[in-house]
Amino acid sequence: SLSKEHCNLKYSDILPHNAEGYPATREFLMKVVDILLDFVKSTNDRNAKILDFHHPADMMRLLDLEIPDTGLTLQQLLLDCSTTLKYQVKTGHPHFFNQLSCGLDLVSMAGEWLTATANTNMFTYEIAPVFILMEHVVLQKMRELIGWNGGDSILAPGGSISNLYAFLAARHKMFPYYKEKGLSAIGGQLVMFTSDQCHYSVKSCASVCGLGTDNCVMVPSDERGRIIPSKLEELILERKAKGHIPFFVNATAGTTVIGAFDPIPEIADICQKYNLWLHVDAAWGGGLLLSRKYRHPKLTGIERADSVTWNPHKLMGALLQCSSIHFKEDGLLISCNQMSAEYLFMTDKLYDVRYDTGDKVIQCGRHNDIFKLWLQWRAKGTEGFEKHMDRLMELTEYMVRRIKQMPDKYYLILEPELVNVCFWYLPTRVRNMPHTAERIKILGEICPILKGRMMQAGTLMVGYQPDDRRPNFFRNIISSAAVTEADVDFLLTEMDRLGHDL
Ligand SMILES: O=C(O)c1cc(=O)cc(C(=O)O)o1
Repeated sequence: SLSKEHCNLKYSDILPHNAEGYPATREFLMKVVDILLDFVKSTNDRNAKILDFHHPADMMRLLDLEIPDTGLTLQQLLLDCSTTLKYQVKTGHPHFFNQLSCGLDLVSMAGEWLTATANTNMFTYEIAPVFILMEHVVLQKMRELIGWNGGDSILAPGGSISNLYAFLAARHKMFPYYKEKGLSAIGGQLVMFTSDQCHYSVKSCASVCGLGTDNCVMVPSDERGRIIPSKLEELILERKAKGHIPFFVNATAGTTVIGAFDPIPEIADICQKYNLWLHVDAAWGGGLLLSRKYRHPKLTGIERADSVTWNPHKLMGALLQCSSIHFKEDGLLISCNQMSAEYLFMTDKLYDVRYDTGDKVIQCGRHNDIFKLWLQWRAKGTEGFEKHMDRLMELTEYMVRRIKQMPDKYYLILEPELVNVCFWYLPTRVRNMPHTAERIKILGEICPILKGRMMQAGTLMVGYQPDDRRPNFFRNIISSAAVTEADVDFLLTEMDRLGHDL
């Protein structure tokens, strides 16, 4: 807590309201840092709980969230900070396997602290000169890793918006007059294609951009979750026969649930044949571009795409959020979205206004998501990222080996292509049952119960979900740099401890 002389101070006693307030300001901020460092320490403490679960009504009673009429003391604000983190899920904990984005990279976090302190907007070079140039350098490096020279990119607020920017640029490329004349000027029903395993944000482009989801054709995938190219071509021809206008195909590089990679070369051939835009949603699998060992064949042909989504906040472990969208053709993004607001994007500035990025997107205000990635890349080097990717894949292979050594307790659903390990946990009572539809039904029913026990115990978090081929199953994600083989062993032991009697 704050020193006696400062413990009753309020925000009006610190900078900028009190010009003499630097000592109190410094003490308050250093105390906040202490609270954050305690959280970092317990996030990395395997004996600390990942979460202290309470149902919403109970959680409300534990928290004091009321909005006061008069301001509270700085001391109370410190208490508020501690309480907030006390009930926050530690997504950086070595036993948190729940989402695609997890881990707590501390250099990236330090970058985020600086980002908050700089508190600037990314729409013009004028107020973010260093960060704009960093974006320029980092995004160019990422385009080189995709296999392009030139082109253009930008950071977007998440993979869904990155995919949307690709859709908008594709439509603009094919129908440039749409921008002024609207949908009626297109003179036909646009149709987009994607696999039935793709991220739902692809389908939402169809509703957001006026196609209607009926015109986002979900192409069947094979049993490994990969789009079936012959089906794609069949469905394109079917729509053309109806006089529709196919214009956009999404290939997924790393599907959300099972981590499948669509075969890009075959899809690129079809796009070439019918003059369709090829977008690769590599939000999840893009990180493997950094690994010479794993980039091929999963991402072979990605350089043939017209646009690529790649989220460093996923496999690369940059802090949330950090999502990038890349275009092979330079100039498309600005021509698609430019509105030339003269109060931001004056053309008579003293510097080269091509460095003003705001008019490339539909956002106006854009958060600085680049610094935490740039700083992390400075810390790891490209080779450090490659080691990170290879390590994640190695740990996944270790987990698969361990699961196969316990066929009585775990059933591996399919060999992973990425770090998504999909399996069922087998409680004692089903271990002698044949693996029939009846047993699978039971296994699906226990997932939410076992997950509930994990959260009540606070010792483990592994995600589960159904898909179009089977009821609930566990999907384990290893994308945190904190995870070791011992953590994988803990996961397998802990699930059995919590679930054997289900
Ligand atoms: O960035 C993430 O952590 C993320 C994004 C998703 O769309 C879906 C998931 C997920 O299914 O874990 O994670």
